[in-house]
Amino acid sequence: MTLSGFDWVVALPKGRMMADAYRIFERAGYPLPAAAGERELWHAGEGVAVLELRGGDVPTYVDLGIADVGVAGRDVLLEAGRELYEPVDLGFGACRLSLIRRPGDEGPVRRVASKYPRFTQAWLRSRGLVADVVKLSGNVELAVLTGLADAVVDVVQTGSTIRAAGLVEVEVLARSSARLVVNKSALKLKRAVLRPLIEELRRATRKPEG
Ligand SMILES: Nc1ncnc2c1ncn2[C@@H]1O[C@H](COP(=O)(O)OP(=O)(O)OP(=O)(O)O)[C@@H](O)[C@H]1O
Ligand SMILES: O=P(O)(O)OC[C@H]1O[C@H](OP(=O)(O)OP(=O)(O)O)[C@H](O)[C@@H]1O
Repeated sequence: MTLSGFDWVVALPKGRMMADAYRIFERAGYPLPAAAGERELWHAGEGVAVLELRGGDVPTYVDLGIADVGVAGRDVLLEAGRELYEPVDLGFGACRLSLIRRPGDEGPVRRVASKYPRFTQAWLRSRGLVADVVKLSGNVELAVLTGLADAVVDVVQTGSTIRAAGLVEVEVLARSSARLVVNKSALKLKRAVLRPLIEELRRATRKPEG
């Protein structure tokens, strides 16, 4: 495959944010080609190529310049720690990264499990706390329930997962929503394409007055 023939390349997360991402580009006047088959990894439209990725891989593709722009949750961007231009809050995918414990557990945190180990480590450091951070890949609430860790840092949206597990949200560490991210050199080299795109996405996400 070659991407050099396209005016711009966009990296989209293929999970829960995918449908909203397509919708916002469409509303901005940039309808993206949809996948023809379920296992299609990328697809081409007029002047644009769409890469379908795991959410956590979007910052990597944009930072390394394979994609010019991408859509990623702020939670993912905080974890990735890459230098990306983040010009538009797209307004969907709202959630928070929170510290979760057993009810009544108030002693010092000694071991924290998370899908967000870098973010968790940075937060601990910013508080002057020292604890082991264990990276897990999913269902992290189980880590507290089984005693693997005495706290977890995880995404909370409705709160039903932690409620069902009998756990409590002790503190909100960061708030997240979907962001447009842009490769900094692409912004200069493809200015004529990317500036209007950013402007239209801003307009499309702006809340109506009143
Ligand atoms: N309840 C939730 N659980 C997980 N992520 C959520 C939730 N609510 C909003 N989000 C946002 O959605 C993003 C995940 O969207 P994505 O489209 O990548 O889904 P995914 O494919 O399920 O994720 P992954 O690639 O990690 O499996 C998160 O990074 C977060 O910003
Ligand atoms: O507050 P809530 O609305 O319950 O949402 C939060 C839960 O949703 C996500 O899990 P998901 O079901 O996506 O599975 P995952 O652990 O594989 O990400 C996340 O990791 C939380 O466990």
